[in-house]
Amino acid sequence: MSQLSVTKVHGSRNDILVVDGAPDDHFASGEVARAVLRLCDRRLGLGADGVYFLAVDGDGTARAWFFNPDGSASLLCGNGMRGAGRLLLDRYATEETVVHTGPYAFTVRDAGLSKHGVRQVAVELPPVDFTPAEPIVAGVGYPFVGRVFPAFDPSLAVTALAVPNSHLVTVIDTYSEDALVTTGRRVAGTSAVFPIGANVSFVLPLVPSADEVFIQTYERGAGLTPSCGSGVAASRAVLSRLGLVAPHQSVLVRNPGGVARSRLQDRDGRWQPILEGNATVVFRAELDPAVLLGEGPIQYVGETDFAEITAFDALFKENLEALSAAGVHPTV
Ligand SMILES: N[C@@H](CCC[C@H](N)C(=O)O)C(=O)O
Repeated sequence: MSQLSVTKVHGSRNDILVVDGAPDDHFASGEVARAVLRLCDRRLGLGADGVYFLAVDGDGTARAWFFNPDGSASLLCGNGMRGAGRLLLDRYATEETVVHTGPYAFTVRDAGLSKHGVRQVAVELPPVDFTPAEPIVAGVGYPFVGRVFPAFDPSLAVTALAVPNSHLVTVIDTYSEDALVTTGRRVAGTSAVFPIGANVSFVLPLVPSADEVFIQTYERGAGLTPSCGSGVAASRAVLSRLGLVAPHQSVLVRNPGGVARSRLQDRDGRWQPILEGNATVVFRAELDPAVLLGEGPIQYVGETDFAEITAFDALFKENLEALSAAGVHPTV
């Protein structure tokens, strides 16, 4: 086995480890989940909310495989795609690249620097799907939009959609982190009703026009994270599906971990979300993949990018102040 090159990136403080190469370049198929668990371990490992394996192709595009910190696979991590895409843009010194996962293509574009000097990228997702082939809620008809569904919560209207990973989105008028955690755990623990699991997002409009919102997601396979990029895209689509915001309108999204923007563009009559936000490099490390299959602490040689971390701090603080002024006090 060759050394593992890992770059820790974050999108709105959703920490993702991007590993050079395909999973089977480094691990036997039965070993991948164990390696991911160990990499994401915040005490013994490198610490993250997920792992993207990224294999570059000769033509400047790449293939990617995402794993949650519990070792389960998903079709997308929106924030991780920001980071992985940014690494590709840098590697090829280009302004646009395409990353494939299974049958899906994600176009990543350079979006310059924020006023804080934080690197931004925009990810174009596949069109959203309100009638997913794999049911997110079992035994119901699709589209499943704005429905009060007791197995989810007896008092909240919920919408199911794939972007292409599975999401359940609720627009609320008062935010309660406890209620989100309870609902997220209920979904995770009720596989007879939610057979493939789902990321659960609560969306709180911060202005009457709903083009500035707070979103918090209880992620499948990860729990509460500072931000979920695919949750942002899914929530953005739900805001338009419920008629609250016009599709082309850019919505400012405040997550506990930072800010992003999202809008919907038309693709053959379907909505294609654009997710734009920071893609920050935290550190680069090299390690022996064999240590990931053992028990002890993980040794690695690494280099931290303090300039990028510091630039993001200013943006982060400004966002927390805005949330606090709006009466939202997230704990992650
Ligand atoms: N953090 C992510 C979502 C990661 C995958 C998700 N938990 C799932 O299982 O679908 C994001 O930024 O989208």
